[in-house]
Amino acid sequence: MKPNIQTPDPSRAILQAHDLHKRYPKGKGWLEALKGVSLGLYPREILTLLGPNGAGKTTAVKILAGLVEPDGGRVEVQVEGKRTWMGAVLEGSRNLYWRLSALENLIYFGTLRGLNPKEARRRGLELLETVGLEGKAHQTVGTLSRGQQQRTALAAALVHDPPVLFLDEPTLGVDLEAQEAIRAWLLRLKEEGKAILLTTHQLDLAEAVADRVAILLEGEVALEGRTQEVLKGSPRAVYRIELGLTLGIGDSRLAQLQALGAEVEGKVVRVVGEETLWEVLRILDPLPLERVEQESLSLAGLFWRVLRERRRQCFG
Ligand SMILES: Nc1ncnc2c1ncn2[C@@H]1O[C@H](COP(=O)(O)OP(=O)(O)OP(=O)(O)O)[C@@H](O)[C@H]1O
Repeated sequence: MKPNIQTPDPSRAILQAHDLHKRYPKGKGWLEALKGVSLGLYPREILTLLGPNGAGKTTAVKILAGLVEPDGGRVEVQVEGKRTWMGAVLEGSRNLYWRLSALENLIYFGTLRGLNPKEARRRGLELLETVGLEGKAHQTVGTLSRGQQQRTALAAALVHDPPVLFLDEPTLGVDLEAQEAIRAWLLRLKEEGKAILLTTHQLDLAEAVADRVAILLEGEVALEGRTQEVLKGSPRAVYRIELGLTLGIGDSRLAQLQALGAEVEGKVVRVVGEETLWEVLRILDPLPLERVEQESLSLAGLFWRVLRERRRQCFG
C-alpha cells in the first residue's frame, strides 16, 4: 500500500515526468528498466532518487535530462530557453573532454550553452575555486584524480547557471572532505532557487539534503513524498515493543509474528505499520510488555524496510 502523502502542487513544477517507460533489449526479449515512472521537479527543492543497483535511476535521469528517448510517457518542461535549462553530472564524469584542461572544459561548455568566452572563463575560474580546484585549472582532465574529475564535472554542469540540475551520484569517488563540500554546495544551490534531482547510494547525504525522496524499485516508484512526511507520517512507521521476557525458540507465537513481517530480537519485537502493531499485540497478549514506542526512522531505515517489504512480496 502506498502511503497517503501530500503531493506538491504540479503547477509549480519546473519539470514533470508522466508515466515513463523504457525497455532495453536483453537476450531474445526485453528488460523493462522503467515501468511507468512519474516524478516532478520543483524550484528551490532537492528530489533524491534512491534505489538499489539496476533499479532504473540513471535511465530515469537520462530521460529527464533529454539524453535518452523514453518508449512511453512524456516529460514536460516549464522553463524558458530549453536549450540551456539544465546541467547534468552523469555517472563516471563522462561529460568532460579528457584532453582539455579543467578550465578549457568549463570555457567550452560555458560558450556552448550561451556564455561569451570571457564570461565563461570568469565563471569557470570562480567555480573551480568553489570546488577547490583552483590549482588544477590548467591540468588536463585525463590526468586529474577521479574525485577531481568528478568535481570538475560538477563545475561544468553549473557553468551556465542552469535552473535545473541533474546529479547522478555526484559524490562517487570523492573523499570525505569533498563530499562535505558537495553537500553544502547542494544546499546553497537549492537556496539560490535551483530544482535539483540527485541520485545517490549515500543515504546520509540523501537525508541531509533531500526535501523530497523517491524510492525506485525495479523500474517503479515504490514510495515518494516529502522526506519529513515519509519518515514520520507514513503508515510504514516502525513500532518497537519491548517484552518482559524472551520468546522461547519453540514458542508458536514466533511463527505468527514472522508471518506478519515482525522482527524478533531477544526481548524486542519490531513491527511496521499501525495495523500490524495491533495484530502483533493481540498475538503477544497476555505476555508482559515493558514498553511500546514509535521509533524515529532514518532514511536508511526506511529504504531498507521498503526494500525488504518488496522482496518479501516477490519471494514470499
Ligand atoms: N543501454 C542499456 N542497454 C541495455 N540495458 C541497459 C542499458 N542501460 C541500462 N540497462 C539496464 O536497465 C536497468 C536499469 O539500469 P540503470 O542504470 O538505470 O539503473 P540504476 O538504478 O542507475 O543502477 P546503479 O545504481 O547500479 O547505477 C539495469 O538492469 C541495466 O542493466
